[in-house]
Amino acid sequence: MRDDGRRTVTAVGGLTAGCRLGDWEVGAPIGTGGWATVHAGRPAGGSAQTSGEQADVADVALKILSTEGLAPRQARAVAEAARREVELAARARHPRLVRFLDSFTLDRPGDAHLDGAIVLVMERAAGSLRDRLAAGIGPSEGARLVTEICEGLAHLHRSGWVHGDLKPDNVLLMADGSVRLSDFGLATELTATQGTHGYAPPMGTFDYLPPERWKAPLGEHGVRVRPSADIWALGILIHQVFASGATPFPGATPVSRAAAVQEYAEGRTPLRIDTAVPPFWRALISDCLAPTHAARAPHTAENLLARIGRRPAEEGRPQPGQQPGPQPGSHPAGPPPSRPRRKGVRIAAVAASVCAVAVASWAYAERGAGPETPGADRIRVFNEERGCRERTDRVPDCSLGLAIDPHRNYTTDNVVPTRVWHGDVLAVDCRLAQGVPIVDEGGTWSAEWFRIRLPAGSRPATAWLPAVRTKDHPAVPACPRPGSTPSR
Ligand SMILES: Nc1ncnc2c1ncn2[C@@H]1O[C@H](COP(=O)(O)OP(=O)(O)OP(=O)(O)O)[C@@H](O)[C@H]1O
Repeated sequence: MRDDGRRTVTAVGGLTAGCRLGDWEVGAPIGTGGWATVHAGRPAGGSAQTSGEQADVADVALKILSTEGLAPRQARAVAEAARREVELAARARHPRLVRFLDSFTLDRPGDAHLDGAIVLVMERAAGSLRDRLAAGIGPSEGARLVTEICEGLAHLHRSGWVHGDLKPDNVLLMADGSVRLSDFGLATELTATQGTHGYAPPMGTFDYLPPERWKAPLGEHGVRVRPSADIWALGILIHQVFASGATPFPGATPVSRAAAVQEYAEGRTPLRIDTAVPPFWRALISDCLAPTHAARAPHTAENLLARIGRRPAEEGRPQPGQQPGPQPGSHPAGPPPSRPRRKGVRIAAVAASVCAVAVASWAYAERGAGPETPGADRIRVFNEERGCRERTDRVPDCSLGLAIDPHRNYTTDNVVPTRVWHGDVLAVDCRLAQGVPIVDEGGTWSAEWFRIRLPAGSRPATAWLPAVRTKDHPAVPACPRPGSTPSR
């Protein structure tokens, strides 16, 4: 037995079709996620050799979570995610949740990829909601899918769990079209004492995180998570179902869409629901996307399910002769809704802070204003987002913030009004080795910051560029700790 308590088995053969993992024969690969690869599988030697849970399932999916090349902390996070999946599956069984059949840890010295890998065995789906979105889903089919998603979510919440990563990739569709919620690696159990919230690792998928999550403090047990976070994700997902995959928040990248979420949550922009979404669903989406936890809390999965059950029979179907056009809650003059990338990105909370910086759009920094500053070296801004690197029009979505204080969280309330863009050359006068650590959108991590001299007349006169926002290494002196000497 391994110390995670799962059964240890010896894999037979390499991980190719036909090889054996525990009681299961490996089939063709199905897909790869951020943590795992998933293969088709079936009971080794036919279902007659399996028993109990496994006996009636001929087609399974084998989700293999390898810990190869991971730092011990990351490996522990993977093991913890697997433990959560198994625990939730065992305790909150329901026809709308994917059914788990087996789990075990591989013991395979000599095969770095498989040794220590965790294998989760579950019923196999035919695909996911993500696969269906682009082609467009009709109103009645959309209503059925949303109903079944709500059924699964209502059951999870009743059982005291928050899913934590609800998105189209994690809504599996069986061969008969029925829904199974899956991927419980970020699921959180509500605390026994209060039952209102739980604590989760600071991870999630940008496009589905509620506004409050970006500023949630990271405590010893993780970030606080409440069922209303799933309701926000549900609102995005319902919008996608009825708008061919588009989310209501504009932006070319997950980071810029997250910035649009903040703009909306802070009351600077309205919610823009695609005109293709039928009226009943528009109202439901607005409630799910209420900007605060408090405003969202009354809209529980249970209540939403009841509302869906009571909707008028024809609701949501375009009336004959109806022209597409502005409807309540829609703002056609605004930027088009955006279609997220196929695969979501999981980024730690500190990156969320980076993202939040892009929210405000202020005065443009003068390109090249810095180098003329006497006594300063030069540093060029680098934006990890390729889409922004290719643009030269200095759109607000591609702007980056300079921090006021590199020892405070890198969020909108801690950036100067001057924005910078990829390629800007700034005047730098010193380097701080240890500020708040920042992770950029590509996963690069650094606690280093550079002090930037802003153009003459700026207030404050200096600000801080995180080292992850440049590829330069200027030979500048070490900065005094901010506050110890005047910096402006
Ligand atoms: N039971 C299943 N049946 C069929 N396909 C599945 C099943 N479970 C997962 N998949 C598919 O396998 C792929 C990867 O799975 P999954 O998203 O669960 O991995 P992950 O690493 O946890 O992903 P993420 O990065 O979203 O957390 C996805 O395309 C998903 O649709």
